[in-house]
Amino acid sequence: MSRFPVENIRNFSIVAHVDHGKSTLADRLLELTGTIDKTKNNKQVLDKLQVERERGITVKAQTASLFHNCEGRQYLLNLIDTPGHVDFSYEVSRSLSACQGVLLVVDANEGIQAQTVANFFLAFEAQLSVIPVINKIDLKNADPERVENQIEKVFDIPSDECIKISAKLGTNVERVLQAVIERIPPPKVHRKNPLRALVFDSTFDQYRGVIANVALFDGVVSKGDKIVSAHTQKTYEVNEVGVLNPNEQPTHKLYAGQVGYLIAGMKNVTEAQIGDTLYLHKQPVEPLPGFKSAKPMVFAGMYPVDQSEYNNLKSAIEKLTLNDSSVTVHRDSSLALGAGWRLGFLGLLHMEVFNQRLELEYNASVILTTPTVPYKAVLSSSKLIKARRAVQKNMIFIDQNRVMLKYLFPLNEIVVDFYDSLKSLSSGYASFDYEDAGYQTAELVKMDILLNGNNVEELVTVVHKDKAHSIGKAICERLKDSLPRQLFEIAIQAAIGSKIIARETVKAYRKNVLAKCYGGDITRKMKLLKRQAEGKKKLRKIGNVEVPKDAFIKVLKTQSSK
Ligand SMILES: Nc1nc2c(ncn2[C@@H]2O[C@H](COP(=O)(O)OP(=O)(O)OP(=O)(O)O)[C@@H](O)[C@H]2O)c(=O)[nH]1
Repeated sequence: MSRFPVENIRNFSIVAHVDHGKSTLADRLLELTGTIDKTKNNKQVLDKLQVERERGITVKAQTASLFHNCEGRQYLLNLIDTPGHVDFSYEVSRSLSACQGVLLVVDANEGIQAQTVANFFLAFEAQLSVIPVINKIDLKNADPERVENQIEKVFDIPSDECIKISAKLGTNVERVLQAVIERIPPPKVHRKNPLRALVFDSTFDQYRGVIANVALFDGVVSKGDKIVSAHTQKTYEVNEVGVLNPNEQPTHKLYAGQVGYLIAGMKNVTEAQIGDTLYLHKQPVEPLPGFKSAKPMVFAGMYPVDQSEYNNLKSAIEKLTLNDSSVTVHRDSSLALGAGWRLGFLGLLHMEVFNQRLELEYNASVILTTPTVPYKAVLSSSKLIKARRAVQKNMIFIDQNRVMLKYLFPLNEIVVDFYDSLKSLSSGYASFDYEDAGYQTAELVKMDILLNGNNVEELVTVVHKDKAHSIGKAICERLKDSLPRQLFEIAIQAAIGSKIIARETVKAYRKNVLAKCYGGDITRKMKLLKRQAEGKKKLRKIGNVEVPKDAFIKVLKTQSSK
């Protein structure tokens, strides 16, 4: 690695709106630099997670070091591919801390979209060089000139700086590499200073423990070095350092300006904090600023399907949250579901992806409950709490295009659907943040969901009185669609106290008990049908209705859409 002086290093990230072609461009860059062989099978090579391949989206930023020869000089280009969906923008902002520039990919047909703007501002605020790349020029409806003008108008980047490419066909991709070398500055670092490395991401490997992705701001780290975590003050010995090419390739050393991975015997997942600074033993340094923690928007309870699986699930969640530190975890317990956790996610897609990763990567089977928020209830004889609606607090015009509005909102009105609705209503341009304003009294009711008269505790929700009917109805309808039919009829009811406010019925399977009666005696047929009806009545009393896990998720979505 010493062959690469700082001036021959470029650290950059690819950012874009979802599906504009980041991962495809990354594939071409890997091929062009000989990092991977050129075959027809190279599709989103950096999307390594099974969940990413199944859904065709990037959820986790990935790093790859590319070695590139240009005009007789060997360059080391560190590329970070980032997710596009708004739920994962936290991954993007973290990745940018290890970069000096970004490729801002824009679809030549769709033009600038919400995440294009959001990502541009993340890069702009971090003072990174921005190279606009107009992709998919091979599409029939592509209009690169229109997109060029948009870029000039919205981002104030001269249109002649745009590079027009087709990542799919490989057209002009070599010009992107050229621009990375010419327009992105090398990192500003000092190799002679003592080691200062930023942990900007980390993953957990079952056999090797924590693998930390590091960007070296100062100094050198070698295999065998003793290093200290600024966060925990614990000392470790470096077992392995290397670069991701795109798979791990050990090197003996990493130098300031380089980006790679480091394994140092961290076994406990809490030891590897993202944003932590690592330094050499007995050579303490000023820690790097780290990252602002992500703000979860959707909270849900998570329980093992079987309580004997509690410990396995606990360690799976710990390992996965190391991989995805934006999830918040608190212990929780439920009478019906036993011991579990209350998790906070950045959005619904994030929650589903986390759940799917637990299943795919850790073979865990979990129950996810409807999201809830904490309430303080004053119980009076009427059980009623006074209502309070969103109140506007102030409005500030930031500039000609942006306005900042402040409201006082009941938390349950914003926790699930507000962010998504706001984003879709404003085509993603509006952003939203909130802070706790304390408890307020409100007209809330506790709504129970009954299956054949039995209360399903996991579906108990606290809702506003005026919305109870529509939410109750929607939950019953969703449950009706997702509950498997049984031998007996299932009555699904939403109730407030003893008052039923909505009802649906799942019809029973009907076995044709008359199948063997050819023609013949009507009284015998009546007898058989009567016996069947009695049997079902009995079953209905003793039969337990199992609620499958995806039914919980569907109900959760019902609430969010109301
Ligand atoms: N016609 C055409 N299609 C392209 C081009 N580049 C990418 N695509 C297609 O666009 C789709 C999205 O590409 P990806 O590379 O997965 O996009 P992404 O930006 O990484 O998506 P996320 O990671 O989910 O944000 C895929 O079906 C690609 O095959 C291109 O130059 N031309």
